[in-house]
Amino acid sequence: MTLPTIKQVRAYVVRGGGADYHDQGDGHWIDDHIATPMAKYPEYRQSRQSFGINVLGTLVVEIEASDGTVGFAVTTGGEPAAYIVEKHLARFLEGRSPTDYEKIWDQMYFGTQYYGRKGLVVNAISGVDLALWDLLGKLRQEPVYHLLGGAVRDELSFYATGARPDLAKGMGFIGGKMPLHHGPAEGEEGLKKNIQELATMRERCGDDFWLMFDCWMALDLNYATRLAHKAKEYGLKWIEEALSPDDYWGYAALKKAAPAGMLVTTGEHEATRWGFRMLMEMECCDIIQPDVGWCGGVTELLKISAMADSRGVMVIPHGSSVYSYHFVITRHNSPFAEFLMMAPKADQVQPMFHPQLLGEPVPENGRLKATALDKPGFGVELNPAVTLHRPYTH
Ligand SMILES: C[C@H](O)[C@H](O)CC(=O)C(=O)O
Ligand SMILES: [Mg+2]
Repeated sequence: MTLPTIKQVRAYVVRGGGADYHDQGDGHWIDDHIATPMAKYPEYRQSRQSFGINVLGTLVVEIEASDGTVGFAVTTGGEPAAYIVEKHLARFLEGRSPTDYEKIWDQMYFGTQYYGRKGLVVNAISGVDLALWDLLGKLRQEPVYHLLGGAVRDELSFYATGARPDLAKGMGFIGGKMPLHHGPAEGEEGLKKNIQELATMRERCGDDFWLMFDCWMALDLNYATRLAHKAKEYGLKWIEEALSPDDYWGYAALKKAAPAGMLVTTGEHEATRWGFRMLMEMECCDIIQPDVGWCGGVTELLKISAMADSRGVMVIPHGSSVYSYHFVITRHNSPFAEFLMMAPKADQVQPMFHPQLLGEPVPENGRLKATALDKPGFGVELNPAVTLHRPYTH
């Protein structure tokens, strides 16, 4: 069957939440004194927005086929990523068949390798790749998860990330991942406060509910090891992204030093098969957490996931909304998914990429049926109420 070819690739920028989920208003739990690598500077300790965590905004990629069908995707990347998509990546798609995603990915990656490889450029590549899969699904009138091999279970189950695991438990989630609030610069007092927060949540949630700490790259090996051992008493299930993503040696040491039974997780700021190969070959962690919109898109995630499967490593994508759901439902080594609680007080379920997508599915009672994904492509539309800005053309 011959599909229409790709006519045009367009890149837009949107502000306010959505795929740049750190771009929230005042008083949101996600910007309330969370430990970061910048917290050693007192002036950047209280708010992540103060050092620019939301500086990029959302990148929207649209790919229009010659029959007028449009696939799209959102990721973090904003204006600089829009430039890369319009001025550099578009050439590898226009006039081609959307079925050629392997060759297109290869050309996008190696065509930008001299200034790319990770970070913003791979976010841009991921956005294009996801828009391509959305287009392919729409042209074939199939959900992306069918194109990835079909569901291996009937439903997804979710843990929640947010400041209120106790409320998440009441909403049916299988666990709650809390932001760590105090880093090494806040000394022993901060460490005690971290453990006290965990103890309080353990008390409220009972023994069987999963509790995890998200450390957002803020710690050093010594602090992370001490935190893990003190948290053992309160049944911490995993310690996430404790160190810099570049410190593969530190992660390998942390995995060895962590208490028996506590998992070490990382990878949300890692990219491509080569980055994840390093994490796995160096035995840095028990779970890898690629963000589908940052790691290279679905085309690359399939390779990362196959590598992880062969090593008995779980793949639990970071955030990623529908891009994660369509992937996780198809993989045996992705037994559950993350749901980021984007309500400002983490007290209700709100679509993860709100307000940018229409039809974005959300868990009910901590679960989502595979059939909820049964729409062409990723099954969502761009919300026409959000203002798109196209800063560059080609
Ligand atoms: C809560 C974390 O600091 C971050 O905002 C989100 C994250 O790392 C995760 O969902 O994982
Ligand atoms: Mg995280």
